[in-house]
Amino acid sequence: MTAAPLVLLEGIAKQFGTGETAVRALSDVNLAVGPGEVVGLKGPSGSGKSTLLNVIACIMAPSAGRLSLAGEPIWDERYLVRDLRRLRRERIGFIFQFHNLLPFLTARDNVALAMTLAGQPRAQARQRAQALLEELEVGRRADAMPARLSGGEAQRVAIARALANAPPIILADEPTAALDSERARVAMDLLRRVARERAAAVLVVTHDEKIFDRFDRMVALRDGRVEAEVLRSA
Ligand SMILES: Nc1ncnc2c1ncn2[C@@H]1O[C@H](COP(=O)(O)OP(=O)(O)OP(=O)(O)O)[C@@H](O)[C@H]1O
Repeated sequence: MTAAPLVLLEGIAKQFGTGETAVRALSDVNLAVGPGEVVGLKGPSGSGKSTLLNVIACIMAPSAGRLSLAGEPIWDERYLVRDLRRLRRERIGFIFQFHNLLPFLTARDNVALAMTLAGQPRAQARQRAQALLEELEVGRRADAMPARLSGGEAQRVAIARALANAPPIILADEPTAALDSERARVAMDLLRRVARERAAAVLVVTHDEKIFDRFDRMVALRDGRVEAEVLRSA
């Protein structure tokens, strides 16, 4: 990787609890993800994948190590950034396993809400939400409520929402779990395109072997440690 990493973890550890019942969920994790890179994170249940994603998303504080996002030091024994909510809103797009769209808002308003929460005027947010939905080829479903969307459509709307504030870092937790293999590949290709076009860093937790060939690199976790990294040609 030549460009400066957007996600940089150095010696990251995370421990839950203390004493005899302590669980070391992450130990000495070093990881760098650069602009345009799509990295997969795999490992057995309990190996620390979700914990790692939560640490990067600044949802969970590490116990040790250093974390930088988009070149800015974020954690070094303590958070170095005052407004973590703002940091999450501006730097990180999070895509959940089952899309987590708000059921009482249309597809368009689900996407627009992320922008109005970040301070954009409502009319402008709705306009941009529509444009994003078009870009993800689900624009004609903009007025639909989430319950009326197919699994693939809902996941596209969730991707649009994650992109709403043009974050440099996109994190996804099992984003293809609810999709059949064809739709899973389409969703991954979309994330690859987004990473390339926006020079974003994309990190995806997945068990889904059908999409392993869609990553530039797979990182394997075991017992909270990076067990192996497999390099692929992009
Ligand atoms: N809030 C918590 N309190 C205590 N232990 C926790 C907590 N969250 C996770 N753990 C423990 O940390 C370890 C790593 O969990 P984590 O959820 O990160 O694994 P995972 O690889 O995402 O698993 P899965 O594939 O099942 O989702 C496990 O031993 C888990 O039991």
